[in-house]
Amino acid sequence: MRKLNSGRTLYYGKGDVLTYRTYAKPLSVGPIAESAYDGDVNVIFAHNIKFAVGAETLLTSFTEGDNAHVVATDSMKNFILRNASSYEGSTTEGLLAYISDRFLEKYPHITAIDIEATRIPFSRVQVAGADGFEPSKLVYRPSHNEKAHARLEFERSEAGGEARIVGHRSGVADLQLIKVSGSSFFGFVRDEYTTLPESFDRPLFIYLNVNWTYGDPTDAFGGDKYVAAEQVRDIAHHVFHEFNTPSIQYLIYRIGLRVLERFPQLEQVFFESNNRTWETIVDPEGVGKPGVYTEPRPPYGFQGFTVSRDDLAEAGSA
Ligand SMILES: O=c1[nH]c(=O)c2[nH]c(=O)[nH]c2[nH]1
Repeated sequence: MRKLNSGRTLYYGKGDVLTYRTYAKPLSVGPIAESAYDGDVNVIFAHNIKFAVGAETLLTSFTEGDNAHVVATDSMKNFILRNASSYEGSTTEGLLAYISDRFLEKYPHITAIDIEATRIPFSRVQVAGADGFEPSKLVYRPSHNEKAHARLEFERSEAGGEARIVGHRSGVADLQLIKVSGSSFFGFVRDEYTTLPESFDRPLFIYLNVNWTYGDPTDAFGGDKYVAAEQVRDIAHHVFHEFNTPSIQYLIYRIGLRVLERFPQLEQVFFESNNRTWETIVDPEGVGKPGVYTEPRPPYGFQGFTVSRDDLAEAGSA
């Protein structure tokens, strides 16, 4: 939540609002070279939502215990759950914008909203059909892989006024990928503190959060320019597969360039990565030969990096 006009930080809200909406409008997205994903039936459109509000008029609730303007966080939870039923769109960002719009309409004294959600992914199980195995239309199972994430911030300058979007980002969180061969790490600073040997072919295990912003934030709500987290995930898969990478730093830069090349409607891509590379116990005798590894010991390395449209213009192409 941003500071209020007075310069004060003031907000309150509800977290872990688990919202299992069924039969939302199906999502359909255009194809890209790196992904077979073409949309979601959205039969289970489930989210973990975090919702916070701010307003100068709430100051006395903190300083004087005056609850006259306080919408109970329990009511916020009810508001989110009940209004999720009338959302007619098919995206996480659209749902968050819809809930925020309705809340601002209902409670004119609220001047700021910070809302975020992580999609709770479910996939369809395979069942035998007339023409072989097919996805069930009725039975789903939770998926414990990466998840889509979105956050929107709204503000208005006066009670009951028009709100504007003052912050937005979409993303995919907790992507975990291991590439067994085709990654190296050498040529780094060697001095009296260096114990890490150079590696010319390491099994690289990464954790990745990818976030992106649109040139026009309303493109995130749905429509032709919507970018699905699954497509960005698949670009990450593809680029990792494609490039022999000298470091995680270089890998995330290449993924960022490709995402911006595929989606001109995006303004920038931001990465947070972790190095979770396995510890080697038995070195393989060559590429494709058996090796034995175990979980790495703490601590772990991490990187943060923004890739912008200027980077893509400079690189020429991804
Ligand atoms: O991809 C990497 N980048 C680093 O900066 C680094 N540092 C390290 O110890 N291992 C790695 N791997």
